[in-house]
Amino acid sequence: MSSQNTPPDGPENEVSPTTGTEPSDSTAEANEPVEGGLVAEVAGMTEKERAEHEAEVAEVVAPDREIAVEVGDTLLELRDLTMRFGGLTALNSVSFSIRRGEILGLIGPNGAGKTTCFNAMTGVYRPTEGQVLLEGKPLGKLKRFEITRRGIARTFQNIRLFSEMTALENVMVGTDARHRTGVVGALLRLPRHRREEKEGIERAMALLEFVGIADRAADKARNLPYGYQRRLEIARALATEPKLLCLDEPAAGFNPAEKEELMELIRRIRDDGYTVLLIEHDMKLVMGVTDRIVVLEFGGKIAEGSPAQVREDPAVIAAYLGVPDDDVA
Ligand SMILES: Nc1ncnc2c1ncn2[C@@H]1O[C@H](COP(=O)(O)OP(=O)(O)OP(=O)(O)O)[C@@H](O)[C@H]1O
Repeated sequence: MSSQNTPPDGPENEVSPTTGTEPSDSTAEANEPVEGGLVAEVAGMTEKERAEHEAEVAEVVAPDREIAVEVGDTLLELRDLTMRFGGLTALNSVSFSIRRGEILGLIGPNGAGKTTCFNAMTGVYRPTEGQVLLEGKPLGKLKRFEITRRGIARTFQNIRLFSEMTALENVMVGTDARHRTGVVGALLRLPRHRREEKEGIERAMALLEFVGIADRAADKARNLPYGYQRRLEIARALATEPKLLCLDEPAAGFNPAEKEELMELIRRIRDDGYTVLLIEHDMKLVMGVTDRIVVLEFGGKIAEGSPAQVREDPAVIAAYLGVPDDDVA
């Protein structure tokens, strides 16, 4: 195997998958009260106050993201992307586009090449052939943290969190990716660093509230229930202010009620102005939440279209023939 084809980083919880940075020492003790300007006592609010509060949270969650393309224009393009591992062709000249403001589903039977697509887009693998373009510019040989800075964030099939850090700190790792103060500025605690730090805490708290887990902000990630950990991963990815959010099987291990809540969250993320690429095995969820779907089989694209078109496509039906309903992506 060449160095280009190395698998994702080894031990989890060591290097931030979103920023590529080393985890810093945990400074806040678990269960210590956390201060965040936006996290108010929602319970005692009137309906009007609550609506205002939610609008304020949404504004912090989705700041001005300097996206060069208009809603509906191509945000990301995969052009003839091929990925080979030795003799195995995991992706074979795959091309498709993601439009700004849409939720695009990427589905296909096990081993079809979905995660390889994510890995090739986010710099984990370097494509053997072909290109990935973000806002028309090739990602080329950019490293993972550089791709994060350019605006692609992702979550992983197997949750990757800094388990000894609090939920808030995990999200702040994501916000750190956007900071402009250098190490010297941080060490000297220059005003800009202090301002960024304060903004980082406020934004991280708003994100935790947005994904519905602000009540556990001070808990260590490892002590959070599974569903909370999945939501925390999403909050951390959003903290990098991505133009494109890639979710790799976010509903894995969820019960039907949790899947419903996740669908609602994904819609809210899109409504906040993000673009979402979703790999998911649960067909009901994929059909219910996506605007368009791309279908892979054996590393090649076999269909693309609206959920209704894809559901009726003979090639897709053939690819899934005999696969139980719950296990079809
Ligand atoms: N690092 C690697 N080295 C060798 N082969 C790999 C590597 N990564 C993926 N593959 C192979 O590439 C093919 C596509 O795998 P990939 O994980 O992208 O499929 P997938 O559609 O995401 O599947 P699943 O739904 O099971 O997660 C598989 O045959 C897999 O074994």
